[in-house]
Amino acid sequence: MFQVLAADSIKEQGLQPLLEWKQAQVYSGGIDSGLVSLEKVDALLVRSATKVTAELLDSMPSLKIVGRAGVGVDNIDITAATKRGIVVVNAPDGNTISTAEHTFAMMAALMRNIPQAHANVKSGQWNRNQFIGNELYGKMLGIVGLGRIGSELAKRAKAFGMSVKVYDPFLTTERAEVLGVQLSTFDNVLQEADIISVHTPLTKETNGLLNERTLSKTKKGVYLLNCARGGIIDEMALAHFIEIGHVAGAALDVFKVEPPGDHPLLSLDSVIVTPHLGASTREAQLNVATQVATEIRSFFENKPVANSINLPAMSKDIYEKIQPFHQLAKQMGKIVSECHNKGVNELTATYSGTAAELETSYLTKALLAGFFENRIEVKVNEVNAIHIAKERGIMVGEKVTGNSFGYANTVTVTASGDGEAFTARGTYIDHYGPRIVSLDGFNIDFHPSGNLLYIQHMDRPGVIGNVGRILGDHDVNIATMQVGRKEAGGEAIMVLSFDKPLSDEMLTKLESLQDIVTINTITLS
Ligand SMILES: NC(=O)c1ccc[n+]([C@@H]2O[C@H](COP(=O)([O-])OP(=O)(O)OC[C@H]3O[C@@H](n4cnc5c(N)ncnc54)[C@H](O)[C@@H]3O)[C@@H](O)[C@H]2O)c1
Ligand SMILES: O=C(O)[C@H](O)COP(=O)(O)O
Repeated sequence: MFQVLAADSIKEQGLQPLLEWKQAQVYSGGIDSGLVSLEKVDALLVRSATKVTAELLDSMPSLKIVGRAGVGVDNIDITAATKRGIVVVNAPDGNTISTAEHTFAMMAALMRNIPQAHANVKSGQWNRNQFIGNELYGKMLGIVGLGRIGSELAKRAKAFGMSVKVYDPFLTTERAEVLGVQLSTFDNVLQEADIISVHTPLTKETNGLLNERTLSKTKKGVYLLNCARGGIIDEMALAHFIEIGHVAGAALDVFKVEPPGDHPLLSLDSVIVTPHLGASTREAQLNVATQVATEIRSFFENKPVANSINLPAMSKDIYEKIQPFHQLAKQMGKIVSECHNKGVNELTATYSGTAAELETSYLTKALLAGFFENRIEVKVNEVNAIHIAKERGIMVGEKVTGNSFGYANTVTVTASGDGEAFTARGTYIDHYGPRIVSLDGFNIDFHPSGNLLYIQHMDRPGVIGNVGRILGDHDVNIATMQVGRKEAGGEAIMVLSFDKPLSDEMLTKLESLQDIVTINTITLS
């Protein structure tokens, strides 16, 4: 049973995909609620309030997935999660409309002094002349960052007769044309806009994007909005530009530190604020909670997740095509690791045929996960595989070849180190399954599953018989047996499979047989 902790008051109705699933036990409560031991939690759902730090992740050894019921993942230490092999998913579009509407509402409220006028009337006054506002109609809105929310805001602004200028270095002119907005330089937006609204993520490039220097380029009397992330507009610079009368007012839903406490901006009459409410609608909360709950359930059911931050996203179609090769690659990683039980500093995966047409980087990560499984303590998966390989000084290479060795596809893995190398090749045959067709240069053909024994021996009469006799004497049933050799009388290999693992005693007896070089056990699922 998977233990799921849904923190930050995530809407319970949206958790339905997990609540109705018999394999999940869902607890709704904060990290410190004590409802479930953090050590046992398999999945954690958060909004922006819970800070998912490296320390918190360290206190949750069973954690496999973090779901952010919203867009911004700046409250989650993605690097630490990735290192630990924890998948992070978000709900990127469930709150777009709500946040665009909130931004629009803030813009209208700012231009018409609605919060100030409201407070005035509630305090028993009726100062109509104090609250003369400005129309939105005919004004130019400058949007910085035209992603999901920026685009929705642009549509609404145009419907109100505003003109829209956009700065977004990653937006193509074609996309701007489709959206009916004018793409411009940052300086041009600063110089011409009557109102500027920021809708970028908070990155090292956008942190303080509107600062003393850039604010000085804006029109006198400009209005500013930030319903994206605190810090995109430098708060001290904004306060200064309002105090000197250059900026006419600002609407802020977000702050660098939340809650902002005793902040200079809060004492300015022309600054209107909300407590990070952009996504706080019934609709958005239902959307984002349902999206992440569905993703978490898919993850535990081994189905593709669509919105992972640290795993490649995959459609159902692609997932169905890649799944057999994913399993094959993982098994091959394990086979190579066990057969070549030595130090490795380079791993190369070569794909051909139909395997080469797939997302091979995903297959290589699966291969690494299999390779490391019995080598290191840390749980390795597709999320942290590359990181772990780098950390362990293993160079990972990926190639594509036109040579399929007569098969429709092949996955070939070569592990090398200390002047030695080992190569395994596998294929996936439709309606038949995975096969390993070559090990260390020996042609062979076996199904990679169950309890396997890889025996290197000399090709001498009686070796195979002796192995069979010892196993028979101990009542061990051989399920399958494959042999391969390069030339008569030279080196040879055997791959045997059993219904259950062999005991250490059995292995010692087999190892002591004449002409046996090495024996390695491989356990595959
Ligand atoms: N207030 C809230 O409650 C709330 C709710 C949802 C989202 N958000 C925040 O709103 C912001 C936008 O969300 P979104 O879903 O539209 O994201 P998005 O990824 O769809 O859009 C972001 C846009 O910013 C652009 N961008 C990136 N770097 C830029 C730069 N240096 N200069 C200019 N443009 C740049 C990108 O090209 C992209 O088009 C995010 O910060 C998100 O966390 C806030
Ligand atoms: O990034 C987001 O989705 C918003 O900032 C919403 O945050 P919240 O889920 O804490 O309201």
